[in-house]
Amino acid sequence: MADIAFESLSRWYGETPRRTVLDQVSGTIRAGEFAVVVGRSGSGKSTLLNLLGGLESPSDGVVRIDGTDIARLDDRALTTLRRRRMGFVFQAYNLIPTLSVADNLRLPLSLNRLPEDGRVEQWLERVGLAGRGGDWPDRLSGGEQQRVAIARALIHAPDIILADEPTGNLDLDNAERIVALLDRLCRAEGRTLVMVTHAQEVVGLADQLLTIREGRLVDAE
Ligand SMILES: Nc1ncnc2c1ncn2[C@@H]1O[C@H](COP(=O)(O)OP(=O)(O)OP(=O)(O)O)[C@@H](O)[C@H]1O
Repeated sequence: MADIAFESLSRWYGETPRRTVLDQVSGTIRAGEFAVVVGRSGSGKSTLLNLLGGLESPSDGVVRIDGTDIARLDDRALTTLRRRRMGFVFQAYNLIPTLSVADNLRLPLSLNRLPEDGRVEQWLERVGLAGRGGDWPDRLSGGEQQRVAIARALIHAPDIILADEPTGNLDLDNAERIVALLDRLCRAEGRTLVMVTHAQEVVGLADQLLTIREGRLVDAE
């Protein structure tokens, strides 16, 4: 279970002129909550997700996980926090091309010294890819790769799931399967879920809607 709080979070690039892509954004996402981030392309959604996950450092402001300012953690503690307690689904999937699908899924388990206990097959089945563990990532369709990436993000049972358009490449059936899976993990198991999405039907499931416009959080219309 994990709470995420962010206070006056800003991210900018360059010096003169400075380009601000996230501008003093604040909020709280409670343990077990399902938050959806929406906004136009380029509005700063992925940047917010990267900051919440400690993948990027804020130019200003604070991210707290269970009350701890993650900027105060040393590299090792931050890596451990991310590896054990967070699961990321990236827009670009980031599967390792030299590892089979099953070995991609084994990676978070071995990094966290967790036993396999049939989890690889179980997760392949959960994302609709039973029996495909021996395949290579580059032989999979975009939607299949996306589902492997989702299984890899969830297999080590993280408290916090940060997902950047996890259904962007899926047909309706598979998108529904993945959203139902994420929703269940959040509701039944108390995982905190932050999802960037354009899918209107997912927005309806959210406990909290974070609408970003040109780097600022705005009230939903
Ligand atoms: N390393 C960087 N250097 C300069 N600008 C950057 C960098 N990374 C992101 N940006 C800019 O920050 C802005 C916000 O990007 P971000 O990826 O957060 O948008 P987004 O809302 O997730 O967009 P999309 O829906 O298209 O994925 C964009 O204009 C982008 O060009």
